[in-house]
This record gives sequence, C-alpha cells and structure tokens, in this order.
Amino acid sequence: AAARHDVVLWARDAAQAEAMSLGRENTRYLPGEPLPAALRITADRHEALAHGVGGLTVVATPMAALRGLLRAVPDQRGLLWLCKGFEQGSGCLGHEVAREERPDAPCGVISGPSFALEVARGQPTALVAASADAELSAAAVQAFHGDSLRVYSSDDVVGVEVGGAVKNVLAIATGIVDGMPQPGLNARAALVTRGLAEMTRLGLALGARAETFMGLSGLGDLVLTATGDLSRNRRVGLLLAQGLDLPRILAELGHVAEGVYSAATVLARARSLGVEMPITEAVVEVLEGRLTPGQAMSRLMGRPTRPEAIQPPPA
Ligand SMILES: NC(=O)C1=CN([C@@H]2O[C@H](COP(=O)(O)OP(=O)(O)OC[C@H]3O[C@@H](n4cnc5c(N)ncnc54)[C@H](OP(=O)(O)O)[C@@H]3O)[C@@H](O)[C@H]2O)C=CC1
Ligand SMILES: O=C(CO)COP(=O)(O)O
Repeated sequence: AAARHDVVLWARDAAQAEAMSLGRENTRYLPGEPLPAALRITADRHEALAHGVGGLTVVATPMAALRGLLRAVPDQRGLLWLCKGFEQGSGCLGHEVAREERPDAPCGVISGPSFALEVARGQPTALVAASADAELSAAAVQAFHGDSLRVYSSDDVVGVEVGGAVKNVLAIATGIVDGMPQPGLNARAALVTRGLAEMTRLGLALGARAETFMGLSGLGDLVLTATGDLSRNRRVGLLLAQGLDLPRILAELGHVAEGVYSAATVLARARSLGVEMPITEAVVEVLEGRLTPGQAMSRLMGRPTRPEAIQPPPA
C-alpha cells in the first residue's frame, strides 16, 4: 500500500520501531526484506492514527490483540483487520469482537492465501476484503489492489472469517500427517478435502454462504497453509509428529500459530451448534496431549462410514 498511499506503520515496541525505521528492515519478523522507502514507522499510536492506509486503519496483529486495539482506536474511521482466528476465552471471530467493541464503526476483514514473505516480495497474491459495509470493502480494494495484489470483495464476513480461522487448525492436522514416519500424499489430500467439508459445515451453521468456502479464504487458504512449508501452523503439526512438546515448539517458532489457540474454541462452538468436526477434534486431542499422532489417525480412519455429503445424514 505504501507505493500508492501515505502509510504509517505503528509498532508497540519503541526500540523495534526505531530499528525498523533506521535499518529499513524488520529483522525480527521478516528478515532480509527491505521495507518500502515511503513507509513511515513509529511507536506513537496517535501519529499513526492521524494517517492510516487510504483513510483506513488496519490491525495486523494476532487475534489475541484485536480487542485491545479496537478499544484504543478513537474515531469512527473504517477499520480492517488481518487476524485469522477465534479469540481465546470469548470464542469470538473478529467481526463479533468488533460488534462488541465498535458497534457503530464500519469494520471488515482482509483474508486469503497470502504468506507474508511472498507479499513482501511482490509475488502475485489474491485476497478477499469482506465487510457488511460495501463502501468499506470497496475502500479496502482501492487501498490494496495493485500490480501484484488482486483484491476481491465479499459481503460474507462470517464465511471469510471461518475459512481463515479453521484452515489454521487443518494445517496443523496436515503437518501432523506429513511429519509421521510414513507420510502419505493420499492422507494429506483426504484431510484437505474432508477438512474443507467440516469448515463448510461450521460456516453454514454460523450463517455463512457455502460458495465462500470454495473461494480464496476457504479452499484457497486451506490449500496454501496445509501444503506450504512457509506455514507456521503446518510447522507446529510437523514438529508434534516428530515428538516435540507444544511449549517447546511455540518457544522455537517465535511467531503466532493461530490454530493452536483456536482449535479448542472451534470445537466448542461446533459442539454448541451440533456440528461434527472430527479432524478438529483429533487436532485438539493431540495438542492437549491426550492422543499421539498415530492414535489420532487411527481414530479418524476408524470412524463409521457415511455419505460424502457436507451435512451428515439425518439421525
Ligand atoms: N504471516 C502471514 O503469512 C500471515 C498472517 N496472517 C494473520 O495475521 C495475524 C498476525 O500474524 P503475524 O504478523 O504473522 O504474527 P507474528 O507472530 O509473526 O507477529 C506478530 C506481530 O504482532 C505484534 N503484536 C502482538 N501483540 C500485540 C499487541 N497487543 N499490540 C500491538 N502489537 C502486537 C507483535 O509485536 P511484538 O514484537 O511487540 O510482540 C508482532 O509485530 C495472525 O492472525 C495471522 O493468522 C494472515 C495472513 C498471512
Ligand atoms: O494465513 C497464512 C497464509 O495465508 C499464514 O499461515 P500460518 O499462520 O500458518 O503461517
């Protein structure tokens, strides 16, 4: 966005902001990628909020920080977030957090298959900007669409957010399978396909449209994250399969893996709606140490047979 707009990047850590501003690189989170010359960087939130991206404020933190930042943004200007997950504790998706914190402000989410490293390098990427407010999604497209970034719009905020959150859990699942002693490509394809079915099932129960899950934030981000080795969630699964314990994996990762924090919430929300999510359930059992990867796989394979349809047959 900095190529075409006046963009100010705010970071909460003053030393980090100064190092990025002087060194023109984010050595901690994206080393080796030069920051655009036009990008201004500050630890002064008021200075950053005075500008914004094309009149927008964009929150680009883990989901755990979204609520606090929404509270801190003072005005009613259009607000977007890039977070993908469910908030731990409340179990809210981003738009549910926003409804509680900023009920009158135009809000939305940008999501889709987009490893940060490739976006930073200007490699072709397609995203979706979703909001109930058509003016806001149009403003998001206008702010970010460019030569290497195609931005589509959507009004299905629930579908886009469910896709972005659940694919992280499913990427842990495919990482687990791919990290097992005899990884199988058949098993990975089965997990992606049946994972898409359970993501869609939850989305429909929450009010999303089925077609959204065939789009960038559903199938698109699921394929990317479940198969791409740049994924932190997939990496968590690979390391779990190698027998490392979760606290050590998270300490070594140094970045957020939202699936770890969302998995139990996804399952709880699914259960409260009577939605079956067996792959998510298996991931939760492995994350919480109740099943080994091998046992989780055996349990999934041992489930009763059923039609392939997304919705289970009536009892
Ligand atoms: N990386 C990717 O490829 C993509 C990530 N996403 C999503 O974007 C979100 C952020 O991911 P990502 O940037 O990769 O995560 P990282 O863990 O790599 O970086 C987290 C960043 O958020 C900052 N942060 C954390 N908490 C707060 C807070 N309370 N206030 C202000 N800043 C805070 C951290 O700053 P500090 O160093 O001070 O802690 C750090 O700069 C996630 O929800 C992720 O799913 C979406 C698309 C692609
Ligand atoms: O959301 C992402 C790509 O679209 C990044 O995935 P990870 O958080 O698993 O790295």
